[in-house]
Amino acid sequence: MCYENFYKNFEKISNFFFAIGLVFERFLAPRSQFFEKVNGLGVLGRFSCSSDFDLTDNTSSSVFVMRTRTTVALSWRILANKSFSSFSVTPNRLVKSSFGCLDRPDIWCPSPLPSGHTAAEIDGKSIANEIKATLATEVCNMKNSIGKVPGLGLILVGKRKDSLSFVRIKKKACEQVRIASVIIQLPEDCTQDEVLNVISTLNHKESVHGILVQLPIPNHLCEERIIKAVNVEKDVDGFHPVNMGNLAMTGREPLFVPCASRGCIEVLNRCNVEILGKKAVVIGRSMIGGLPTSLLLQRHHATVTVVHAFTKNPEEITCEADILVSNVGVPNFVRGHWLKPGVVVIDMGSTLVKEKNSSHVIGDVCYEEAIRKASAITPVPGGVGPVTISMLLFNTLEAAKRAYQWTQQS
Ligand SMILES: NC(=O)C1=CN([C@@H]2O[C@H](COP(=O)(O)OP(=O)(O)OC[C@H]3O[C@@H](n4cnc5c(N)ncnc54)[C@H](OP(=O)(O)O)[C@@H]3O)[C@@H](O)[C@H]2O)C=CC1
Ligand SMILES: Nc1nc(=O)c2c([nH]1)NC[C@@H]1CN(c3ccc(C(=O)N[C@@H](CCC(=O)O)C(=O)O)cc3)C=[N+]21
Repeated sequence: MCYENFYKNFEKISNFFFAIGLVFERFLAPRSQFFEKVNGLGVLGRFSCSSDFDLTDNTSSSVFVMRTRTTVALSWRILANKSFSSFSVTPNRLVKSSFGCLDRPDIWCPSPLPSGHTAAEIDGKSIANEIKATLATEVCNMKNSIGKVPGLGLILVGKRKDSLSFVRIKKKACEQVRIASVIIQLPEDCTQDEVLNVISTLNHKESVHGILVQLPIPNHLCEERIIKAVNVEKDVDGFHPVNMGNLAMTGREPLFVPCASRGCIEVLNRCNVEILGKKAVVIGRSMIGGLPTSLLLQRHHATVTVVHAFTKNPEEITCEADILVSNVGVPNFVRGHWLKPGVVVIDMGSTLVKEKNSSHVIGDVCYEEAIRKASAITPVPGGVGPVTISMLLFNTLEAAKRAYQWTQQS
C-alpha cells in the first residue's frame, strides 16, 4: 500500500518531467545548448513512467524500488549539473539488475540523439604536441643540469611496411624532443641469438635507457624469450612479465605502463571523461593493446569487460559501454549499432591499407556511423596513435631519470 501511494505521486512527477523532456527534445533541443540536461530529464521521465509492471507482485515491487533509486540518482546528477556522459550509466537492462531477475525484455530504450548529432572529434595530435612540449623542456633541463639526454634503442626485425613506418615515426618523435635514438635493423631470417645479442648490448649500454623490440616479430623467433631478455629497467614498452604482472596486481607499481594503454587513459583524462564507476568495454586482449588497457582501466576503477575473438554477440556487450576501446586491427569492425548513444570511443586500431600507389592507416571503428552515436571519438589517424608515441617518449625520459637519479628540482 505504501508503495502504491508513493508510486501514484511519483508517477505524476515523473510524467511531468517526461512531458517537459519531450517538449524540449522535440521542439527546443535541436536548437538548444541545454539539450544534454533536458534529454536527461526525458530519459528520467521515460525510465520511471513506463508502467508495464504489476505492483501487487513482489518482483515488480523490487523493480519499482530500483527505478526509484535510479531516478533519485539521476535527479541528483542532473541537479549536480553533470555532463551528458553521466547519463549514459543509466541501467537500461532491468533484466540484469541485482534487484531481482526479471524474465522480461528491455523496457526502456535510450532516446536517440538529435538528428544531425556528431561526436566531438578528439584531437590526439594536439594532445601529443602538448605532452611533447613538456617533455622537450624536461630533456633540455636534464641536459643542462647533468649533461645527459635520454636514449632509446629501437630494434626492428624484418621489413614489414607497417613496422618500418611505426619505427620511423618513433625515431622522428625522439628527434622532436631531443631524445637520442638508434634503430637496429636485423634481417627477416636472423636467429634468436642474434636478437638476444643486440638486446644484451643495449642492456649494457649506459647511454641507452629504453629498449623497444618492434612487434610483431617473425614466427621463428620466440617473442616470450625476447621480451624477457630486455632489462626491466629499460623496458619502456612495459611488456616485460615483471612490469605487466605488477600492472595486474593491486598495490604494486610497474616501472613502465604500456604506451598505448597509458595513451588511452591520457586521452580520457585530458577530455575530462570520468572513468571511475563507468562501464568500459575493451575489444581485444593482446599484450600490446587490449590486455594492459583493460588492466589500467580497472586501476582507474572502471568496470571492465573484455571482448575477444571467441566472444559471442559482441555487439550486445559493446552497446552497454560508456567507454569503448577497440584494439583488434580489423578496419570498420565496430559498427554504429554496436554503440550506446553518448559513448566515448577510443579507436586503437591502426591497420595499414594499400590503395593504388599510396597507403594509409585505418582504425577499427566505422567512423561515419560512430559519430552519429558517440559523444566523443578518436579518429584514425590523428587520435590515440600520436599520444601512444608521446607516452613512449615519456617512458624513455622516466627511464633516464631513474638511471641518473635525476629529477627536475635536483
Ligand atoms: N594506436 C596504438 O597505439 C596501437 C595500435 N595498435 C593497433 O591495434 C591493432 C591490433 O593490434 P594487436 O594488438 O597487435 O593485434 P593482435 O592480433 O595481437 O590482437 C588482436 C585482438 O583482437 C581480437 N580479435 C580478433 N578478431 C576478433 C573478433 N572477430 N572479435 C573480437 N575480437 C577479435 C583478438 O582476440 P583473441 O585474443 O581471442 O585472438 C586479439 O585479442 C592493430 O591495428 C595495431 O596496429 C596496437 C597497439 C598500439
Ligand atoms: N613493441 C611494440 N610497441 C608498440 O607500441 C607497438 C608495436 N610494438 N607494434 C605495433 C603497435 C602499433 N602501435 C602504434 C603506435 C602509434 C601509431 C600511430 O602513431 N599512428 C598514427 C598514424 C601512423 C601513420 O600514418 O602511419 C595515427 O594514428 O595518427 C600507430 C600504431 C604501436 N605498437
